[in-house]
Amino acid sequence: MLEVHHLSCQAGGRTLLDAVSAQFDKGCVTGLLGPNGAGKSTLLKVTAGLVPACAGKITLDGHDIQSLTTAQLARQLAYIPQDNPPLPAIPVCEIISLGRLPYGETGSRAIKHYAVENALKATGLADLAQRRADQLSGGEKARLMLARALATEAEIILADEVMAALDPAHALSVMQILRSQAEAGRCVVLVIHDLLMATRFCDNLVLISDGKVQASLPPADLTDTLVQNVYGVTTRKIGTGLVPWNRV
Ligand SMILES: Nc1ncnc2c1ncn2[C@@H]1O[C@H](COP(=O)(O)OP(=O)(O)OP(=O)(O)O)[C@@H](O)[C@H]1O
Repeated sequence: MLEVHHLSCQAGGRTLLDAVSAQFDKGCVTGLLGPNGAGKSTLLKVTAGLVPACAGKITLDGHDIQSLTTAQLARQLAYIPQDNPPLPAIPVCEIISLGRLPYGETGSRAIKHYAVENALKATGLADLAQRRADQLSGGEKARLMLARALATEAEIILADEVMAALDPAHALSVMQILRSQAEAGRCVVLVIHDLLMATRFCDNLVLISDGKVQASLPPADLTDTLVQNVYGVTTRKIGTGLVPWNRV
């Protein structure tokens, strides 16, 4: 289990996270919801060790992750950033094989690793394996970043708005991939703005605004009132999910 305990983060004289505590269970997809600027990406970056916290700690199965070396952490935790970094003019399969670096696997050995082949297939990129990464579309790049994360076989996947650039079919298939990772026992934490996808497919939701956790609950317990308080919008129900309907 991944837990953050009273995490605080400040930058530029502002408080970005204010004593945030949350639990992210293995075997579950947790959706991080909240308005723009709420602190969701900051929480993922601090959890991934990319941005320092000014207070609090992060534990994995009860152990402070600061006790892990960088390589150990990279084998335990895969982070997918919100903004795709500029990609070099090298084949897609080589980018995915970078997911094997934490194990010291490089070159053709890494490219031939079953985890790289599985990641190519799972993300629907097998046909693009030899395509130059810098020539991919936005949605293809997003799937490439997911594939690189899958190639690490990390127990924890932190994904920041991976579905933002995806068409509906690919968004659904990425959600299925993340769900199957959770069903394989992994811990998936997903920043997501799509309320319907979040309420349909996540096991737990953590609502954040103003750098604070406002609620942590299963999607079935998410009420219209709570969504109004956090986003300032009313909702309608579609099946088991909620969709934003009108501004309050
Ligand atoms: N390095 C920084 N220095 C100062 N302020 C920052 C810094 N990084 C982020 N912020 C601010 O912290 C707040 C939280 O940012 P964050 O990226 O975590 O929000 P978010 O919830 O992921 O938003 P979005 O949904 O728009 O992606 C924002 O107001 C942002 O402008």
